[in-house]
Amino acid sequence: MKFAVIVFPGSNCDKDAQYAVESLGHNCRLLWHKDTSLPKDVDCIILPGGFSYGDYLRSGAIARFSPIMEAVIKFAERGGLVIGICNGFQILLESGLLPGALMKNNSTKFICKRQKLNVANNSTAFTNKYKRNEEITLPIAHGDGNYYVSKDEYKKLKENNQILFTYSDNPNGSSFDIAGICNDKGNVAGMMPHPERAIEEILGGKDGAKVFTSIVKNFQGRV
Ligand SMILES: NC(=O)CC[C@H](N)C(=O)O
Repeated sequence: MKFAVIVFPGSNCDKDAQYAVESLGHNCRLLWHKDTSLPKDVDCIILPGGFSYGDYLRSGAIARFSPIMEAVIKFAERGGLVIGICNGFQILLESGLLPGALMKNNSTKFICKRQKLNVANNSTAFTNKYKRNEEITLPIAHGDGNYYVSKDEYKKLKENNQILFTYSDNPNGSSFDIAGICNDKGNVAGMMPHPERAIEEILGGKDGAKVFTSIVKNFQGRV
């Protein structure tokens, strides 16, 4: 299976995401945000964490207009697998590929710590290797991680099983404790915690590896 990570000016988890995928035995290219097309043989796109364009205006609001995003949106509309991690999640929301918005943490402080989460849905392309309701720990590192959805939008997310992860003890004020979601078709996901920073014991735990092995399992089931 072939992955690609998009590098924006200010991305800082691009190499971590590439390392995570490669260390699990898969091919992963880095693509520059100014490219206007994707290589034909890419199976999954990762939008990495970081501070694209210095988080100016709003996190992800400028990166959303990077030339490559048009190709990413088309890829997603054709059913291609896309996952946005932290700043990548912010970019997907700004692009309209996922519902809701990410606002400043309710403490107004940047939070960097290990965070307990619950796997709310383990039958998706991104979570199928986890157990249902499994409690996992992943690092979080964000200033704008306070996910907002309206009550009506939440009802839709719930009914369509689009909530992937929830926080055990909500660190940032996110609506309904939501830490990660997918779109209604199930091929685009976004999450604030960093699975790519938790793939080996030496990193403090490997609960994040299953996000990537889930993607591979789902892909192998499709081909
Ligand atoms: N780790 C990250 O991706 C940081 C995300 C984002 N720029 C924020 O601080 O909210």
